[in-house]
Amino acid sequence: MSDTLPAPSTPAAPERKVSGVPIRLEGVTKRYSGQDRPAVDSVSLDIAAGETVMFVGPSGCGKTTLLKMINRLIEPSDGRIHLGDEDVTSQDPDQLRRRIGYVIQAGGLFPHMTVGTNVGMVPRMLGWEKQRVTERIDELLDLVGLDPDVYRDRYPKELSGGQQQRVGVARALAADPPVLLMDEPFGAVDPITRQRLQDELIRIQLELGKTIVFVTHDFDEAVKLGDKIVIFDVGARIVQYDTPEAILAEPAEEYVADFVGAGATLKQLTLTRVNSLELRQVTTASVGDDAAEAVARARAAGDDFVVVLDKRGRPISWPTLAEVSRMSTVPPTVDERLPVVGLGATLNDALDTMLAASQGGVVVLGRRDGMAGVVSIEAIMEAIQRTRQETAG
Ligand SMILES: Nc1ncnc2c1ncn2[C@@H]1O[C@H](COP(=O)(O)OP(=O)(O)OP(=O)(O)O)[C@@H](O)[C@H]1O
Repeated sequence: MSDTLPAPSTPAAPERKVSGVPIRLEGVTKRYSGQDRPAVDSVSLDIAAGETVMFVGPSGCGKTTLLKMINRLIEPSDGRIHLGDEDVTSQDPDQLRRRIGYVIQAGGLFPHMTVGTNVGMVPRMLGWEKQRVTERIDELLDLVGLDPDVYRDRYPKELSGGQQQRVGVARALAADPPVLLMDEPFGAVDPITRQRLQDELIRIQLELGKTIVFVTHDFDEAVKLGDKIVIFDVGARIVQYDTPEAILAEPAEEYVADFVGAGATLKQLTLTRVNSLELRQVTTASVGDDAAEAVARARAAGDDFVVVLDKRGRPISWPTLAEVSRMSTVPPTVDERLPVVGLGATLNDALDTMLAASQGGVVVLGRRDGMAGVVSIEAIMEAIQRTRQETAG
């Protein structure tokens, strides 16, 4: 169909791995019985392989209905849906859903099954060998930042909300589907956990390059996570489909400008990520290292604290040199309030995290939660100044 809204081109996208497939919607419509107007009225949309596309719009505009038609949890009344080269509109929905991961709020885990059983469900249904399922469970828990030995045999109620959500993502990825649908997945967790989960998703997506369609109520979340954003109005009418940068710079209609909000200039900060700043490299020490030696190294480097790494290389605390000097070896104490963000975190996220922890800096996590460096509040303030000058000029 020639009037399908094409996927806008991404400006100078860095080379990324792509394991997803394109999604093409043609005239997709849903009429619920007893309603005068269709909930989704002839939507045509192209989503490029490996991109994250965010659906935003007012409550009741049809976002969830449209999302659920992609994996046919809701049957379209009209229109066609293609995954890659394949028209899947009349494919068996059960078959289809094995190729499309689905993540909902609070993870949607089965409470009577362990974490491992939840994650391994689809591979088992697909008839994978037991050994392969077991290996896949551990690989995925590791991918979403949960130690398999600690979490594999727990039940969902023994996990925090954020951990349940991570398991939900692991489960959706289990059979390596090319497409991931996410319906307000991070809506039920506190702001700091939400930010961590967003960072994790950015990291995972850089590694995997799935095609992700993500419904959210939070425009900042859309700006942060989306390669593209679709702004819908009633009946899932597409008002604008573009990159976050383009939508912020040039809202298509007054309606979009209202939706984006008055703080559009400030929202540009949501577009600036921690990985665009120069991270400070600080002295690290491993649990059990000689404390005096760690202190000497830190002094020589001009640091007044040491970042302590656990046996997997993940930061667990950042004691001052005075604190370390009182010990003989570097202690295994985990500082629950250690402010950490991922490389994909925005400057807003980093500031929020510092404020929540009453600290003047954050530890930045890189691949598999290892340390990438430290960002201070001063570095963020400088970046904010620069952004403001650029936006004003
Ligand atoms: N099962 C159903 N039967 C009848 N009408 C429905 C059904 N599900 C949704 N609707 C209606 O279809 C419209 C779109 O609903 P949908 O849940 O897709 O919107 P949404 O944009 O996802 O909303 P929200 O942001 O509040 O989740 C709404 O008017 C809703 O009342």
